[in-house]
Amino acid sequence: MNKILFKNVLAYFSDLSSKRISFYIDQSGKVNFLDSYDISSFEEVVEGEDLVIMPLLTDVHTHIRVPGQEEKEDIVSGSKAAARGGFGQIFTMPNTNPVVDNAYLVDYLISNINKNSVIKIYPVGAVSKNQLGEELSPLLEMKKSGAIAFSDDGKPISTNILRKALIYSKTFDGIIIDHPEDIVLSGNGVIHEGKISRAYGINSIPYTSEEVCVARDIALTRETRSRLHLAHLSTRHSLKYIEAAKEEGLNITSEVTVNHLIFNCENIPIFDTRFKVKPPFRDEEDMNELFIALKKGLIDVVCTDHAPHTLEEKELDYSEAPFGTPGLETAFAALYTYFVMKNKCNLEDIIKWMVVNPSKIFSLPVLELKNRSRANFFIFKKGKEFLVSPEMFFSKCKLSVFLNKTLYGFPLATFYNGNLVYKDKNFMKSVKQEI
Ligand SMILES: O=C1C[C@@H](C(=O)O)NC(=O)N1
Repeated sequence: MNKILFKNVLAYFSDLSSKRISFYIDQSGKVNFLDSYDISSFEEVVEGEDLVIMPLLTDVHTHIRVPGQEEKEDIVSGSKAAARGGFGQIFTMPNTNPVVDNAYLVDYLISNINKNSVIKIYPVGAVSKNQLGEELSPLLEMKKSGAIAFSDDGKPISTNILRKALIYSKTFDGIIIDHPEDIVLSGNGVIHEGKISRAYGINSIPYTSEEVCVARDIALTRETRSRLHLAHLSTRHSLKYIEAAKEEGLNITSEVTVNHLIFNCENIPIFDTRFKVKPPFRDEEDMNELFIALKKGLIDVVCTDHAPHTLEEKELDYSEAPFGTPGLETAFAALYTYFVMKNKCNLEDIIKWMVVNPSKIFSLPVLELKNRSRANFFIFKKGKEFLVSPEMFFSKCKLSVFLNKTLYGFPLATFYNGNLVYKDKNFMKSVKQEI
């Protein structure tokens, strides 16, 4: 790689400080802070008052679909999508084919990741064998092979197995992630139960489908004194339980997706399968309350729940199409556009929700700009707008909920471990992307 000078850019750090600095990246990918410089000694100079350097984001909820569903996403496409979105580390969920429910498959996944990923991907192991909710998977063996946490995501963990998993995982400091949904209450529902479902007579998913599961999960966490992370909260009712649990001192953390902070059942096109997700988009009040809960620290993490499917599947009738939508590429840009630019939060908040808190909860490294270390950061330009189009996506699934919308804050370049893993074609024109 050429020597690249970043001149007087605004850099944000994980201690939530920010300052204007100049640095260069040398041929070995290492960052060198500078007090003074001679521009002529660099092959590329990046400068601009409006350029911002951010720590790499962490996504604790992604579906990379390996093994077995590589037509939806594989390690190359998924990791490039993550790099394009400013992520340096992501978790991949085990609801694959076969389900990642043993150490052999975790090993397989990690060797595939080591060969093909441009960023760090951590496998999440299934809590129950084949995600059937009947028999506990070998959690400790999977952890020894590199599973970062355990979940039956896509489905809730059955009550008996969750109780066993909480008791067992405590012995080796494992973390259980539950997808809170009572599948009997969800039934064959496809959207939120409310005004729209009633007006159109569409099978729907009530609030209680999530709420009763959140209450159950908290009760089991209290009994076992273990740790639990709740995935993709969608209703304001769940928040009351979480607030009480946190006040009680239980070790419960939770996440909300970027999309559930922006969309609700009334601001999305009806029967557009890009917006068919589980949990469904709820009411405007839920959407607003989720954001308030995040700001108050009741919800800890913002994730994508990047859930790619094939075009053929998403073109099925609304009732038949699978739940899920991609989100890695657009997550930061959407948060920046809808919240930072509207002064509802700032970049420090995003760093808390997508860098600091995921690292604390799951004991992950923080990947950020550090003098004399390999480059880990992404850079974006304030005020630069992008019209979201399918060509912008590295994910195999290009059916973004943001297609044809204008977003700001898209990364222009992402460096992971000293490598340039994403670069906009018009940025740093003399630098070649090697990965
Ligand atoms: O929980 C989930 C699972 C995911 C998937 O497609 O795997 N899609 C969703 O919308 N929600």
